[in-house]
Amino acid sequence: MEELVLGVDLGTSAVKVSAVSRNGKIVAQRSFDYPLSQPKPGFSEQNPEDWVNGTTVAIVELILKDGIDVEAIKGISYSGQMHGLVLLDQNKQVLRPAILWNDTRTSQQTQEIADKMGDEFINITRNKALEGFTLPKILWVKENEPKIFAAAQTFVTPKDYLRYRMTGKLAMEISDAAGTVMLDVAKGDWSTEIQASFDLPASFFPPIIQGVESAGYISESHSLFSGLNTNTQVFGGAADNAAGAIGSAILKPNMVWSSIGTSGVVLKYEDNAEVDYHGKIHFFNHAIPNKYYSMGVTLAAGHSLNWFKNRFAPEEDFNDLVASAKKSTVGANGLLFTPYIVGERTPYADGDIRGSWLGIDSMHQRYDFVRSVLEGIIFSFKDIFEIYEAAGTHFDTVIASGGGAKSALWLQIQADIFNKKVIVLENEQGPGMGAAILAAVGLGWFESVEQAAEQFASFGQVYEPNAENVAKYAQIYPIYKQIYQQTSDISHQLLAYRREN
Ligand SMILES: Nc1ncnc2c1ncn2[C@@H]1O[C@H](COP(=O)(O)OP(=O)(O)O)[C@@H](O)[C@H]1O
Ligand SMILES: O=C(CO)[C@@H](O)[C@H](O)COP(=O)(O)O
Repeated sequence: MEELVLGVDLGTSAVKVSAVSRNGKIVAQRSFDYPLSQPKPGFSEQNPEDWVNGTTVAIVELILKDGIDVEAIKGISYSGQMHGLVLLDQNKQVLRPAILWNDTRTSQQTQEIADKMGDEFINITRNKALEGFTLPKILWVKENEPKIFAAAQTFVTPKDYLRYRMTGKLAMEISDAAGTVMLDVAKGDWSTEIQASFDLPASFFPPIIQGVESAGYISESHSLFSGLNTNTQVFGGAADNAAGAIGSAILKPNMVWSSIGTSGVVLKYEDNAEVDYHGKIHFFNHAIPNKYYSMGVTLAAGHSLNWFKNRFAPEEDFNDLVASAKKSTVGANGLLFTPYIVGERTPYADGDIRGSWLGIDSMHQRYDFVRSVLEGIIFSFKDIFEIYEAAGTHFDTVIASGGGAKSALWLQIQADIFNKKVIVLENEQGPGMGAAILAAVGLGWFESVEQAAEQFASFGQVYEPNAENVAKYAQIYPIYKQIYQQTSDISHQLLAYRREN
């Protein structure tokens, strides 16, 4: 019997569970979708019970439909959508729907945090308090739903809630704890200054565990539902971007990860906590013990393309639509798109900015619009590269990941806009593979996360920059860069109008 681990990737639109062998081969995979609720502009919520049910169904299918032997499953670990707030009462019952990472209702609370703590906040948490992070969400509930807040005894992030329901043991894994912006990142523990500033008792904060640390075993009750054995060991896991970087073997500071999922991420591995980006990009504890990572986030990356398709080409095949951009030119015949359709994080920490097209000409075809969307997303990644370059970092290798890495055209656009070689993974699995690696290391199958990642990840095709295209993008990108400064005021006025009417 071949021994296996399960990597549970708890995403925003679905949970994907992968059964992975000791040599890093995916033996079987099942996923289950769940809904997102957007009851008001800027609100984004999910029912934590959907995560538990979806994961259980996926595991049951692995066992019943794929014939995975429960005896073979030695360990389980997780990758989770970050920053979401799950509030629990004294009996660890969920008090309200989870408020997710892409919920932007908390602009007022982010300002309150900045006013109260100023630079001290950034020095401790190494991040600005942005709308998507967890502390502003806690303050929003405190101010807007005081009865619910009064009943709240503790909180967790999404995958930590799922792990609690599978083990009966409550804990917060460190890379997700960092994303709450209540952690003293350099110390790797909850910040007592933040607890005091926002009047949150120490008892509100769950114990912190490491990504490869044992979090217990499958509980009797979960075993009854899923069929898993109670001797299956469960490990901490990681925030999805930390897990994705591990699954893509981003383990050296000269490598950079470019991931196009619903959101877009440009991520760098950091050996220590000495570097200071002054909150311009996120800086978090890694799921690799005593390591860190930094990243910039484009809130609507794949989401911008999906939005375009759903609104303007609902009947068309996704691949055909993306491929149609080849009919356009480098620079989309002078059409520029900014992907701020749900607000932005990096480099503009601005929940109220919205997207735009500039240069629309009656000659433009739909394929020019498609190309402008693909390019605008990568220009926004280039903005993040510029922050790294300003801090003195120069990368030679870009590892491309996420659903966007399925498109050869989009990969070439990345190589040409970044002017760097872009490499894809042979078996692109991103976060789920990272989760499986953490379980494999926790079980002692490997000495370190680094060793396991090198064994599990293998690199595939390389996209080299094309000099002619690089020169053209070098002309267009400086024009793109002016759009935010020159039009943000108009964009804010339009959003204010929408809110009032
Ligand atoms: N064939 C494709 N070509 C280009 N982009 C794609 C393709 N398939 C999916 N995508 C993009 O990938 C995104 C989903 O990526 P994924 O990594 O699965 O995201 P998430 O984990 O956030 O759900 C979609 O938003 C879509 O825009
Ligand atoms: O908010 C962040 C990172 O800070 C997001 O990356 C979420 O962690 C989930 O993103 P998807 O994987 O669903 O795109």
